[in-house]
Amino acid sequence: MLVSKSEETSGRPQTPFLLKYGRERGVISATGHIWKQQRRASVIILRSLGIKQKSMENRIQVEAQHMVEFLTSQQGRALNPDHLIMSCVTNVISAVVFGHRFSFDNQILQCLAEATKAVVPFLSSFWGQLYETFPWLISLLPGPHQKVFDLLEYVRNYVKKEVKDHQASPKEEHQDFIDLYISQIEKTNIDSKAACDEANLVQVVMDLFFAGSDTTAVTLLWALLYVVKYPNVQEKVQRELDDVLDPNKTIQYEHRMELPYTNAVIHEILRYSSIAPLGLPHLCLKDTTIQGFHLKKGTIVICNLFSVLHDRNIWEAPEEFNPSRFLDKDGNFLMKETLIPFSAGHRSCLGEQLARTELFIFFSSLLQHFTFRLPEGVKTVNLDFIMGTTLQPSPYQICALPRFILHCSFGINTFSVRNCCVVFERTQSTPVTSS
Ligand code: HEM
Repeated sequence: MLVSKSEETSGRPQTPFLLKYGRERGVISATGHIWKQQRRASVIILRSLGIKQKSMENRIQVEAQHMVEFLTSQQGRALNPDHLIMSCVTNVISAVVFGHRFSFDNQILQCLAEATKAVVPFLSSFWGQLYETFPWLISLLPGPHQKVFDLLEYVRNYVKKEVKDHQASPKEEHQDFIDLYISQIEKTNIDSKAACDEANLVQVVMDLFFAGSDTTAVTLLWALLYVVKYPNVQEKVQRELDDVLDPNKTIQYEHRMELPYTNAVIHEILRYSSIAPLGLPHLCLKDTTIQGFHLKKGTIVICNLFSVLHDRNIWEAPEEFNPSRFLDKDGNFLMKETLIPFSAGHRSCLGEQLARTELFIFFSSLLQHFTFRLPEGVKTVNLDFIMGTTLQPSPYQICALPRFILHCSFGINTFSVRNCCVVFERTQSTPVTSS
């Protein structure tokens, strides 16, 4: 349906909250002509940012470096990685759209991350549902929804300020999303129906924050839990990274071609976690028929992506975490078109490429530098999810052990980081007696 009836079901229902959030502009919540224009403009801009000096990839590499530095400074102490990961992925979007990142303790970064953490789950929360049913009444009442609305306005005002700053000091070389969109507005003929204007720019930037940070952060949070739950997977990824990558060189997205097992693990994480189980609601723009059922124009369609990603007819033992399903018999990576965590068709995820690059670079950088373990005294990995717009893991603590510390703890202190890992692996089967 997502593909064969893509055009007919490409609308979005204009619910009270989506109207309040999107004001019929931007990409996520818009419908019809505006959505088409904004989606097209955004795709072109993101593509050009990706191609131009691989600038999006560079932004992710810089952020991965900050993440590694922060974790190294923690020296293996137990921590909840939620805050760090959310800050890093929010910074990637900031760098792509504003052209700069924030330091981890910056107040604006904290507010942007807090807003996403509040707005995304609000859609499926009790107060969110109350607001969808009685918008006028609920907007007058006190309650947690007021905080969500305040954060939404905070983000809108901050984005407006960034747009004004960009307009006030135009750069020779367009470097970020806002620069490129502004140049698009300038090219737009006022009489044409192209809807590139300031109001849409503000909304599209908000869409990239709200759709792009929580989703990627939650996937990475699951990734860390899975490698702790399945230490053999963690070791195998580390061995592959050690064999293929030069530890002194920055990890690039291109490296995935030489890292089939790591790539397979990331794809299994996307399948197994199914973080956006129901995607976003679609709306029928005209009468149509799906599998013999007649749907009238205006019908809301919700696609169960989780059921596709866990379908027994598609995946062998879908309840098992098994990266090998993405490898052929010779160990080469095998893409499966039924893997649709980003949905499919005209409304599929706009940030898929950015998300894939982030997941690969962050995940590989983390496992190259650290071994993840449960804190002392914690015996089990809790894989229960919190139901919501995205499926979140329950808050957890984890230890990121710098791989050279593992080495030192075995009493050998003259090897490089890479060699340390080899020593550590040996000690798991045979005790080390000499270096
Ligand atoms: C692991 C990470 C991500 C996952 C699993 C994911 C998944 C999804 C899903 C399932 C949808 C709904 C598609 C539909 O309506 O059928 C969606 C929409 C969207 N995503 Fe993502 N996403 C991710 C990351 C990102 C990133 C990094 C960005 C941008 C920076 C982004 C931007 C968007 C936008 C703008 C939409 C709305 C598209 C439209 O309405 O036309 N996403 N995403």
